Amino acid sequence: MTVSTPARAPLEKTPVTIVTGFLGAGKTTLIRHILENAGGRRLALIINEFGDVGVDGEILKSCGVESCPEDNIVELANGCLCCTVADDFIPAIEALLSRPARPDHIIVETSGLALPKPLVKAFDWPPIRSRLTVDGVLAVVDAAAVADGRFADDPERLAAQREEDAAVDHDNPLEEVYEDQLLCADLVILNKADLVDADALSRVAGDIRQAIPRAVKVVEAREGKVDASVMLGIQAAAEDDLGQRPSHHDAEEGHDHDDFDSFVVDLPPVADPAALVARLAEVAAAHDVLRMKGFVEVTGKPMRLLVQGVGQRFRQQYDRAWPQGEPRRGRLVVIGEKGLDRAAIEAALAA
Ligand SMILES: Nc1nc2c(ncn2[C@@H]2O[C@H](COP(=O)(O)OP(=O)(O)OP(=O)(O)O)[C@@H](O)[C@H]2O)c(=O)[nH]1
Repeated sequence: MTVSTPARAPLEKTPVTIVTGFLGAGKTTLIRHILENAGGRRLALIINEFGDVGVDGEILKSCGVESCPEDNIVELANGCLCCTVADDFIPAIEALLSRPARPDHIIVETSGLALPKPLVKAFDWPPIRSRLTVDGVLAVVDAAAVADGRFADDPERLAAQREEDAAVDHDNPLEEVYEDQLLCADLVILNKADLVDADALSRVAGDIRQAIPRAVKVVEAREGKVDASVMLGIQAAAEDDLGQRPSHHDAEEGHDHDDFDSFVVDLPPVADPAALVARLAEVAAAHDVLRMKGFVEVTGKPMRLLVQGVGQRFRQQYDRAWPQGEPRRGRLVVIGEKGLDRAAIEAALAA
């Protein structure tokens, strides 16, 4: 798959693609696909991740593709991009623009809990809009999670909560983040099509189209494999039509991530990775964990094991040798809704 690179005049604005999508939807997988099919474009990446283990940056740096050398990958681990736009994001993008070899296209991976709109707004600031434009906002959706009702209110759970407290607040924080991401999108990538049947897929696609008040294309994908020429070069100039991109947080100055908890668990070396993953899946089910990811040391193996969990669905692979001179340290980021029982999860994983 090749994409032709249009010649660019020196003063032309640099296009930026914002990749949004809930925790574990497949953003990093999709960006990796773009890097491998960049069609001669010189790319730069800004990656913002929740939790400080830096898994996404490691995965993308290990691609080693010519289109995006490691130096062009900037990781912003501090908090959520939507809340640190001025402090972190603007300086990072300024630094990329001042490189001797200016990137042809910049891709921003937001964290799975970030709202994209505050980020798009930053591109409307005069010093930024004169040099950059938001080529498009791509929203990656986990088709299986939506089909399972992950983002809809669970009526039974709500009724049980109401029985305990009649005044219970029924806002669903997952639904809010998911909807905000869809409402800001120029293109929706309905990923993980392999995990659902055709009926469920078309139902989810229909619901997404209904949820967005503009005509937005929805494309199905497996492993983020969408033609790069569909994802890059949309020319949406999203900063010019913020009014068309409603958000649950339009009335607020900022927003916080109090609805979610995240922490890092240290893991001792394991002898049996399959048993570990089975235990992780049990813990994820018992505590309704949204996302787990990190690196694990397997006894006797020179390579580290990359473990990724989205809900109770896990994947693991040896990704590369532990960096020389650094301690081998098994660490997993655990993310869930507020109230996650850290002590119980740590105890279960230490058992
Ligand atoms: N079955 C299936 N799994 C997928 C697909 N795309 C990605 N995955 C897996 O889903 C998990 C999460 O993928 P990522 O690309 O890391 O998702 P992400 O959106 O970057 O995750 P966060 O940055 O943590 O929010 C990984 O284990 C991927 O291998 C797909 O199309 N089908």
